[in-house]
Amino acid sequence: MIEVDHLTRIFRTYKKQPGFWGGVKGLVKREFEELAAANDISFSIKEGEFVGFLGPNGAGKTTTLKMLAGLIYPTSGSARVAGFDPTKRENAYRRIFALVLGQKNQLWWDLPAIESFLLLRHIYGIPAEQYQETLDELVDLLDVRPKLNVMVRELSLGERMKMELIAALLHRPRVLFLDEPTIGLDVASQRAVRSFLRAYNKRYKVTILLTSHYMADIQELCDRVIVIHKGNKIYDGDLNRLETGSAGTRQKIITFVPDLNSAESAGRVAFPADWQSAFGATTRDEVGKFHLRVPGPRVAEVSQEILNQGPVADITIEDVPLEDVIADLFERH
Ligand SMILES: Nc1ncnc2c1ncn2[C@@H]1O[C@H](COP(=O)(O)OP(=O)(O)OP(=O)(O)O)[C@@H](O)[C@H]1O
Repeated sequence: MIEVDHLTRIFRTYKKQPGFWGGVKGLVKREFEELAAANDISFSIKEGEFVGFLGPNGAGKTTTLKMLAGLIYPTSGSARVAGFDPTKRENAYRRIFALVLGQKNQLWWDLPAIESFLLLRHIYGIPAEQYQETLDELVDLLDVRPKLNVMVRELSLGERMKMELIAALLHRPRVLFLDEPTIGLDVASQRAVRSFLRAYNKRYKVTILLTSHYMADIQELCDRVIVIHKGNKIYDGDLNRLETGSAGTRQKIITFVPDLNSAESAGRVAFPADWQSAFGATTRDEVGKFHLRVPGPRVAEVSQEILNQGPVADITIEDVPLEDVIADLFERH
């Protein structure tokens, strides 16, 4: 459904020197800086896949999505979405995809959302019956019926985002580019948007490329992730494989708090320094908790060893957060 072939976008920006004289100098001699926001990116996505598109701020995610939506042109390389070349901006292509930018509005601020929906109905030429059926379904799935006639500027961020999603889906696109659709939403709204997207993807086999800085979005929705860093693709594959690494075992974090007040530990002069010598890679945070990263199969043995070292007030075992797995990946690149 999506074929991206060596897609590159170079931005050339004028480097203005500071101050008034800097501005005057710029009139005579301009210095430019070139930045490859997307550099030789290739991937392909099958129909119905729900793929996470990850990268730190400025990695080039939005630039890539904008190229796929035909909003900006690539410097080199090409893309095809459902057989269309996005740079041609054909109407037939506009009818089959939608781009949702969590940070931008497509709805009119001073109108109720329903008015914007009606306008979109005319823009896309959606037959009245199909429009009503789609609208009813989306409104019920997102639970926003009582808010349809409220001015968009009076909606909460979560309600507005739900309306933006409805606006994007009214014409039943086959491909959906979502750029941080849950940004700034509270936990309950994030969950609502996530479960909506999951159900929608399953029901209609819509192909979705999603960027989000919330790893919960990615973990709940995407089996596959593409990671980019400074414009370059650095990972493309199963989320699971990313989390387990090449060793194939998920790392765990054991967090424990030595019980300094217990009678048993009272006589230990080096306590808690001997904890550190026993587990070299342990880090200790500001509240005195020790954190230890170990491969999954060694968790039982290491936990036992911790308990053997001395009394423990608390101990927990968790997966390494996806944020940390990805931060490690960026560090390696
Ligand atoms: N129109 C533009 N002109 C010049 N530079 C640009 C332009 N648009 C984006 N950039 C630069 O390209 C790089 C990639 O930006 P992009 O918005 O694609 O990043 P992103 O991965 O979406 O980041 P974020 O997670 O912060 O949204 C950034 O360094 C940005 O400053």
